[in-house]
Amino acid sequence: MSSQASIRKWGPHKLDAAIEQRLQRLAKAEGVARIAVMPDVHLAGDVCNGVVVASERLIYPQCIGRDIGCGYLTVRLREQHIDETIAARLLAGLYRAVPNCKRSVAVTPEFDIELSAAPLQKVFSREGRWQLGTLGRGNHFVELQRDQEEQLWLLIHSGSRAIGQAISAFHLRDAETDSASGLKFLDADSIAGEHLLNDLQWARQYAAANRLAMLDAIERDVLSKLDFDVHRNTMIHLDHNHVQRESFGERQFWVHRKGAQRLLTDQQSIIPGSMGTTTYAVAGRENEDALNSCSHGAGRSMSRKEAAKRIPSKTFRREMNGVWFDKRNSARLIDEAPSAYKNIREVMKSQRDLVRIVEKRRPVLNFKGR
Ligand SMILES: Nc1nc2c(ncn2[C@@H]2O[C@H](COP(=O)(O)O)[C@@H](O)[C@H]2O)c(=O)[nH]1
Ligand SMILES: [Mn+2]
Repeated sequence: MSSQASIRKWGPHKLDAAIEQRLQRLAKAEGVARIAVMPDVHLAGDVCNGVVVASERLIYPQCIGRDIGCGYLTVRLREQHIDETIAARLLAGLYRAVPNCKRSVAVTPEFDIELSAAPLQKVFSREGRWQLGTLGRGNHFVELQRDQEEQLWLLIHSGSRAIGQAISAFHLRDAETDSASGLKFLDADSIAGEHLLNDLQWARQYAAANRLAMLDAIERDVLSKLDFDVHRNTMIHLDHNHVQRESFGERQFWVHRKGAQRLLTDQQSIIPGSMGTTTYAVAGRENEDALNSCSHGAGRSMSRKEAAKRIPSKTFRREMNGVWFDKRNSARLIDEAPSAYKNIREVMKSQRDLVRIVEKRRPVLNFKGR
């Protein structure tokens, strides 16, 4: 018997009909008790991005997204000075240190758990070992930013690459279909559910190791050559696509986050706007109505296809004024233009009861690979 889950929403705008329809469908899914909609919500397949879903015992892989463990790593740098020549050297160095797809050396990380199935281990050997330390495409990025005191920060955004997607697809094949919502689920207390949870945890570890491997390579091959120091004690490292068991008073839920961050009171993280707008350093307010969550960005205001069609290159260039990036990629980056995202100031205003703003950072140099 399914019942209707409660939906709480944070956001500046009236949501469009397609988003509302997906939220209503999700609210009917068996075992889903509560839904919190973040102000960066936008369409992304069967379940929107920017949504937090609490269930009693069923795990819904589509409520996590395919890029399991995708997240942010930010760390403060001490630098000499960035002028045009240094910026060009930084970009050229990033191309060498951070491949998009595969590295020329394979790495086998040591995790405390193993993948549950031979086909996944095969994907790991074939791709995962070669992709550790790679950025991926789309809106994965490496960025240098300046805070309000002109201190420089590095921000890395990436996830679990091909192996994360393989894990998601593999377990969706075994999942049951919920008749009310059409979404796929596995019971956390079944053997298949245990395997899913194991592999999701593995993918989060892989994604975190991936970001750290990029940081190591950037420090070794790019920053140290330019006399930039990395202050590792300032590191904030948090993911936004996951499921985990969390307590709310007497109750315990499986909390799925697809593009949302869990922030407890005063816990720090960041909320980036886009490659041309402000990133906010924030501290959590542990708002239980929002399942202790906040947005993970501004969220798209238009699809990639729409953005590529509607945003003139002149607009993109104007929006990127003052930010170094590889201009040879301009045409390809139109779908990542700042105006393809919601207004981050409005998004921040509408989540004042979820996070406190600590400081603002502006983009200085953006790297989105080729
Ligand atoms: N500072 C930057 N922020 C960016 C960039 N590209 C996207 N974004 C923001 O980050 C989130 C990431 O969303 P996800 O669903 O892919 O995890 C997105 O909503 C934007 O607000 C960038 O190049 N620099
Ligand atoms: Mn992400």
